[in-house]
Amino acid sequence: MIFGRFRKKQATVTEAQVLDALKQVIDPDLHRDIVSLGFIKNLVIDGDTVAFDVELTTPACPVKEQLQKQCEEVVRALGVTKVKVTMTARVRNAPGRRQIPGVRNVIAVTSGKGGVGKSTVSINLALALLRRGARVALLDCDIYGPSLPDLVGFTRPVRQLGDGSFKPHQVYGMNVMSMGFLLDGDQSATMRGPMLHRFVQQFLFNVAWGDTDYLVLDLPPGTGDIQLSLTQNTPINAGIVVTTPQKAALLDARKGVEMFAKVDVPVLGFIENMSYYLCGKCDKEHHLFGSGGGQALADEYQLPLLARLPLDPTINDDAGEGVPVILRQKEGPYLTAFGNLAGRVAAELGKRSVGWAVPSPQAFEV
Ligand SMILES: Nc1ncnc2c1ncn2[C@@H]1O[C@H](COP(=O)(O)OP(=O)(O)OP(=O)(O)O)[C@@H](O)[C@H]1O
Repeated sequence: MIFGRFRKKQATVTEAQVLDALKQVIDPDLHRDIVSLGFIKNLVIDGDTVAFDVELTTPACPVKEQLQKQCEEVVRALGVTKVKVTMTARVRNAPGRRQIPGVRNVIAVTSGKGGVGKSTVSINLALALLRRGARVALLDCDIYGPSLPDLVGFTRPVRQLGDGSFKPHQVYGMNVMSMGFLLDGDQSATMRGPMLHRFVQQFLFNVAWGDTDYLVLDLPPGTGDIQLSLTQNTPINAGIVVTTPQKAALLDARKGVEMFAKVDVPVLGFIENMSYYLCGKCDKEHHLFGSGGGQALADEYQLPLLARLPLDPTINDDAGEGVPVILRQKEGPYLTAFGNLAGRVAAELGKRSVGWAVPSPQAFEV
């Protein structure tokens, strides 16, 4: 009698019926159904309750809620009253070059031209991915003018652990590392190309990054030998090129794409920063530096224009020093643009990762 209480209730549907119904749910990025993509895990049918996990390729999936709702609907249509869908994610490792322990995806941000907002984009993109539920880290690779210390508001040196690796700083929930946390100004000024290369390599492979879905690399400005050797020897699986609408920036952005092409780094797309100013009075976009350049560039290379980011005069507010702009704002075009950008980047990487191996937990021990 007692055992009877623990017995599973009579199932109202079969596993095959549930999976068949779920085949109607198509991932809009991958254009395939979520069953054949292998996303359905831990399916349990108990009486009138059906529970399962949907394991996506990224926790930052922009259509997570939409997919969850569709899963619930198609299973309910079978006459099931209680449907429990748990959305999970396992980011897969990009195959190829030597992996950084613990890191599944490396996104490199370049600009060609200096001062176009590459570092601002890098940190806000990293934070936007974090907000969408991913584990994120950020490395400022600029040895001559590291900007991360200013962006986070401190220069405290990082600690070295017993095994010689560096322990990154934890800021706003993500691991961050910069040459500025290690070198004083004089040291960096005397560093030459090969030395710099060794340094960056050490940072990448000798940092206790921990379990990281996305490592964002803020590359040094320019597309010379230093940048080339850095990208060549680093396991980057997506490059992003930041530009502004000015002609000179657009020309240099081309060099950014060509640099990535030389070292076989797939380019995810362009970001046009300082694209327009959204006037609070007339609610119209004003194109202070010209318009359409980013889109024309994207068309030329047949790559997506991932985002057009507005000019935001509050970015350099003294009051906000050390606090990246998307953490300071509750709403606004900049925040929305970064939310969308993070979703797009995660979706693109997720799309490419179908078929990549899901890493074993041991792969993340650092
Ligand atoms: N969308 C924006 N609106 C207003 N100011 C911006 C915007 N993006 C960046 N800035 C400002 O422009 C300046 C340059 O930005 P940032 O340091 O991010 O550029 P960078 O390309 O990384 O520069 P560097 O060549 O020094 O590495 C900074 O003062 C930054 O606050």
